[in-house]
Amino acid sequence: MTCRDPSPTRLMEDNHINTQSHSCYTDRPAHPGIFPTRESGKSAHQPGGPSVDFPVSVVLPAGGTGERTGLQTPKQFCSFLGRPLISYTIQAFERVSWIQSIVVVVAKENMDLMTDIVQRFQHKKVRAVPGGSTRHRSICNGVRALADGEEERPKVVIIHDAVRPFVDEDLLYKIAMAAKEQGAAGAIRPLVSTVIATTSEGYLDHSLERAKYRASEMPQGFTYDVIYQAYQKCSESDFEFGTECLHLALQYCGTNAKLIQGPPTLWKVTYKRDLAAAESIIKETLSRSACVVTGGSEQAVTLADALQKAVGALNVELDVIPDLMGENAGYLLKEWNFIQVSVNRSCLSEVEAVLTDLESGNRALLHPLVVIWVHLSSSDELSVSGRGVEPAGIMDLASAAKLQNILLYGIQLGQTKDNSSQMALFILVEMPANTSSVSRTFLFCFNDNVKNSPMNTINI
Ligand SMILES: Nc1ccn([C@@H]2O[C@H](COP(=O)(O)OP(=O)(O)OP(=O)(O)O)[C@@H](O)[C@H]2O)c(=O)n1
Ligand SMILES: O=C(CO)[C@H](O)[C@H](O)COP(=O)(O)O
Repeated sequence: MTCRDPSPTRLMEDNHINTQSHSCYTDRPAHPGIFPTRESGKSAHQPGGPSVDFPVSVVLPAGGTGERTGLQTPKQFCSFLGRPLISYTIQAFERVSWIQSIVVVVAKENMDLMTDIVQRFQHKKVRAVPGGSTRHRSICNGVRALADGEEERPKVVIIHDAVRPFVDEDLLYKIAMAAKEQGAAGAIRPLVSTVIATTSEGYLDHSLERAKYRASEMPQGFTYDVIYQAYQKCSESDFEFGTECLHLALQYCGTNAKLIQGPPTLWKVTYKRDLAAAESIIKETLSRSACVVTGGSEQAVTLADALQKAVGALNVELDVIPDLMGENAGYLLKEWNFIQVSVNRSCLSEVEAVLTDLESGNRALLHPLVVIWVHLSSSDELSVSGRGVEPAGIMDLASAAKLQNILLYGIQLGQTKDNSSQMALFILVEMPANTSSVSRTFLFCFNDNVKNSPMNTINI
């Protein structure tokens, strides 16, 4: 993470949260069970399934100073892997096809910075407007700006704190549909602590029955008319001290919001430690899939099959393709990790071609990409130089790729003479200097005949 302050301590591995899995939607407290929870295993919005046939726009309040982090840089502008937090949040909305536009509300002094972020990270649906002195004032500015935009006035407005970067399409879909139906809808989470009321002298007055209450989170959705009217009618005190848009809809429009339980990853980055948590989730997400390019050779396909079996037990997806030509070129856009398996002597040209494609597509603009070149060499090849292909070539390539934010690693696997089916790891060429900024795990499954060691995990 990059801010004008020392980095927070990295979180322990077991604090990592799986942003894809929704198995935690229904964690405690469940009693007394009056709150709806997510139906297990069912996705409301399957790709190709029901879509949204009314205009939906988004307001992302990002006009705060992030006082509670204790950092100089407002948290929404702190960078992870070279990209500010706000850009991750924007991307989460931008990739949802049925969202027509996004208004980001920022403090006047940060308008230029925001414009620069929109350009640098090629955000397409975004417009920045100036914020207000409180969160409600900022949101209100955003809602009003939606009426002045060039696009169709939205039927539904989704409001989401810019500092909650992990929101998925499934939940957005449910919020949008419920908001259209009901006038307002919001995400909730079970409380982790009991809420108590204190006396003015600092003693316990009473405590609330935790199971009856929920934490109100974001996103929240409203029909445009409801949220617009709520802000038209609310008091100065609401603007100054209020923290809940759903409350304004209820108080000023008589709209009872539909409540929908969301995943734990909806939490708001509030303290410095939350920035560390966000960073580790971002990094973990990058590691969960890879594409193996086999070149079509029998040996490479065998290796890829073994890899695929091995990753089956892990939460990793592995696509195996012969090349990146034609329709397979789409993998260049989809994946962040490539394993290029080569068997012939002039194999560097294959990995060079992958690098050229990735570079020309500006693919490593947002995150570093990892490319692992695996050279399967024969015993003949090894016997000539003793080491197989000269490492200098791959090191030169890796140095050039590093400048483009692509981390290239080289691994050479050779068949030993005493056991023709056994493979051994010979060299690991070039560890790029900024390796520590990305933590990715790749699993290499060597031939099953390798004694006592059918699998080896390489942590990068
Ligand atoms: N005048 C404000 C204050 C807050 N926000 C935004 O509202 C969201 C949630 O608010 P919060 O977590 O309280 O952010 P800050 O106000 O920046 O944090 P702090 O209270 O610690 O200063 C953030 O995206 C924040 O940028 C805003 O748009 N305008
Ligand atoms: O959860 C929320 C609304 O339900 C808001 O994110 C929360 O109220 C913002 O409050 P604060 O600005 O004090 O962090």
